[in-house]
Amino acid sequence: MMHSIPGDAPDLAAENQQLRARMTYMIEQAERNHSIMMRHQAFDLEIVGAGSFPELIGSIFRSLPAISELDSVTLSLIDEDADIRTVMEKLGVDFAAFPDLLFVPGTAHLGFDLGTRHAQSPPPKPMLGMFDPVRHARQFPQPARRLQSVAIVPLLRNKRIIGSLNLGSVDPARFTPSLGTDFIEHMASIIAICLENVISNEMLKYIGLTDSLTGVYNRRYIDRRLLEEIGRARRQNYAISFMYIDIDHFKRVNDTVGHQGGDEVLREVANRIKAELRLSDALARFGGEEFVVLLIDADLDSAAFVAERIRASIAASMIGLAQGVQLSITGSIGVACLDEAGDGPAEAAALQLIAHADEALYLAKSGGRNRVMRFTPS
Ligand SMILES: Nc1nc2c(ncn2[C@@H]2O[C@H](COP(=O)(O)OP(=O)(O)OP(=O)(O)O)[C@@H](O)[C@H]2O)c(=O)[nH]1
Repeated sequence: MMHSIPGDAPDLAAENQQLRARMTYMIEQAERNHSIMMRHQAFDLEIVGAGSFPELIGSIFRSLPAISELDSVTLSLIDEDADIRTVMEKLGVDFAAFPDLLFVPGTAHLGFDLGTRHAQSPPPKPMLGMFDPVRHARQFPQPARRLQSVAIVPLLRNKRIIGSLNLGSVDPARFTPSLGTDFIEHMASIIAICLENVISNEMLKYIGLTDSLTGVYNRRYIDRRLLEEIGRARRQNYAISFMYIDIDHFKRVNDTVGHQGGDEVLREVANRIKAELRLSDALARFGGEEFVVLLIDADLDSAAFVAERIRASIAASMIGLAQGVQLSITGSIGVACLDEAGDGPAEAAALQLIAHADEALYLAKSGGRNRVMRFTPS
């Protein structure tokens, strides 16, 4: 039998309804948090799996604003001597595609209040608060319209600051100084690990493709690039040319000024060659005193013209060495052009192009050195 207590029933019903509403709200919140967590987990997996610097940066700028409902996301990276930027550019990263990637020369440019820091100082904490167009101009050079609150989160690797992740929202209550920062610190720590990882991988890639003495590319790079360029030249129907440059009587140089002096000559010759080339051309040292140049969209005539400029520049003025000696240097150059639109394997075409330039170089040497010779099929 049911006992009804008149008067209490409406209270109970109201309480019940209140509890139900609260429950629904909590379930909704839990579902929302779960979905945020899942999106962040997917984001973590995406950035951990990024295979290159542009892939990682692209993922951060594409996915983070969406999953975290942010209106501005930028990244400041410390790049003291512009090494990161230079290497990435050499590896073909197009920075124009990442206007929100900012390079700064040092920690002081990140905007954290670092005071007098020493090795034991705790790492700086994220700075949360109202957006100030003047104070935050460096972090948000192109802020979203009506940006209201921001979080400047340090990117730390082993307590070392490598940059900052800069988050902005049009919601003034999104980032307030009283807000807990565990979540964004966690996110920043994963981003920092991924960044350090791809940057060192790209640096290794770069070191593996360059010649440590002169800083120009090495044979591995040219072998790889030549195959790519032969494919492209055939598809787009333009000519590519190849140049073999060999310093004359280099053995004598080493014998007179020593190996170190010889190394200085190699560096200077590399610089002189580089100065005559276009950005799209690739210069490499093939070992010893031999350099090669791959010229894109250049027929035999234009390649021979550039070769003549290089020859003249090497011979033009004496090279001054650290030991105070001045040396007169000349070089011999062989030039060849890729046979028009062949369709055999690119590997065979590459080997043939190199061999033809080498043959032309031999003619230049046997013809008296300090000259340019072209390969012409006999
Ligand atoms: N300093 C220096 N010398 C090198 C390096 N690699 C190779 N060599 C030297 O380059 C010289 C190459 O000499 P050769 O190939 O005989 O030719 P060359 O004396 O230049 O004479 P031609 O090419 O016939 O004009 C050798 O003495 C090598 O020891 C290097 O990395 N640094």
